[in-house]
Amino acid sequence: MPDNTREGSSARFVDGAIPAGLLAAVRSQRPLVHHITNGVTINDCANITICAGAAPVMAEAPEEVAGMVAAAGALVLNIGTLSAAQVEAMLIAGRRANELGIPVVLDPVGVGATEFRTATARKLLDTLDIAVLKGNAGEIGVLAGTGGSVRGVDSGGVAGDPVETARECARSTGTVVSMTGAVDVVTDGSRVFLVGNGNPAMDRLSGTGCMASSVTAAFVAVAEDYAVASAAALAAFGLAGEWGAAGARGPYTFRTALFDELAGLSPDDLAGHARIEER
Ligand SMILES: Nc1ncnc2c1ncn2[C@@H]1O[C@H](COP(=O)(O)OP(=O)(O)OP(=O)(O)O)[C@@H](O)[C@H]1O
Ligand SMILES: Cc1ncsc1CCO
Ligand SMILES: [Mg+2]
Repeated sequence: MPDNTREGSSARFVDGAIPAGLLAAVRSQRPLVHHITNGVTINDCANITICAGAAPVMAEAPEEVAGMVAAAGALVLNIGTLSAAQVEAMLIAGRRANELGIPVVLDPVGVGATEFRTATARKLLDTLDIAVLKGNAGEIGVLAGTGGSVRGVDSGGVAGDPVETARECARSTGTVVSMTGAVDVVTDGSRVFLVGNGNPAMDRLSGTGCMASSVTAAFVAVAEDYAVASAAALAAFGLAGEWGAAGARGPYTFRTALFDELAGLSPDDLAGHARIEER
C-alpha cells in the first residue's frame, strides 16, 4: 500500500470471515439489482452481477422504473452516457427506492468533465438518499469540492490526500464513499477501510469501475453496514482481478478471466485472501 494511506495509522485487518459471510449471503439470497446505466458497459454490468451471485435487470423507461425498483434489493444509478430522459428515470426510481428503504448506489461517471454531468450528480445527491457513492479518485475529488481532475471518464487524481478527500466527500454528501484506485478507500466519514486487492490490468479495461458499482450493489443489498459491504465487494472484485490477471495474455483474455474468477470465487477464497484494513 502507498505510504500516503499508511501514514500515522493504527491499521488492523478486517477478519476475512466478514466479507466471506457477505459473499455467501449474496449467493444464497440472489438479490435483484436494478440498473439505470450507460450503454458502453451495460452488458458487462449485467454479467458481473450474475458472477457475483446476484440477478441484474436493466430498465430505464420512466414509465416502468418505479415498478421495477420495487422488486429490487438495490438500485445502481450510473451517469456514464446520460440523457435528460435518463435523469428523469433516475429521479423516479431513486425516490421510490428511498420510500421502500432500498439502497441506492450512485456511480458519477465523468463528473467534472461537463456541466451536465456535474449538475446531474449534484441533483441526484441533493434529491435522493444515496447509500454509496462509488467513483474513481478524480470523480470523488470533484464532488468533495476539494479538487479532482477528470478527462472524459478517466481520473486525473485528487488535489490533496486521498483518504481525507474521501472522508470530506462522505461528510459533505452524507453517503458512504467508495473511491477506487490501486488502493480503494471506503469511508462513512469516520471509519476508513483500505482495500488492497486488485491488479493494474483492471485499469486498462473500460468498465471495471461500472462493474465495481454493480458488485457493490449486490453486496449492499444483503447488508446493513454499507461501508463494510462496499469494502467487501471491492475485495471480492479485486481478488478476481488478481487471479484473472495471472494467466491473461492481454486486456481481452483478462476480461474473460475476470468474470470467470468472480463466478468461481468461494467465500473461503475471500476469507483467506481479502485484504481490507481498517484505520
Ligand atoms: N492500479 C490498480 N491496481 C489494482 N486495482 C486497480 C488499479 N486500478 C484500478 N483498480 C481496480 O479496478 C476497479 C475500477 O477502478 P477504477 O478506479 O479504475 O475505476 P474507473 O476509472 O471508474 O473505471 P472505468 O471508468 O474504466 O469504468 C476497482 O475495483 C479498483 O480497485
Ligand atoms: C468509456 C465510457 N464513456 C462513457 S461511460 C464509459 C464506460 C466506462 O466508464
Ligand atoms: Mg479506470
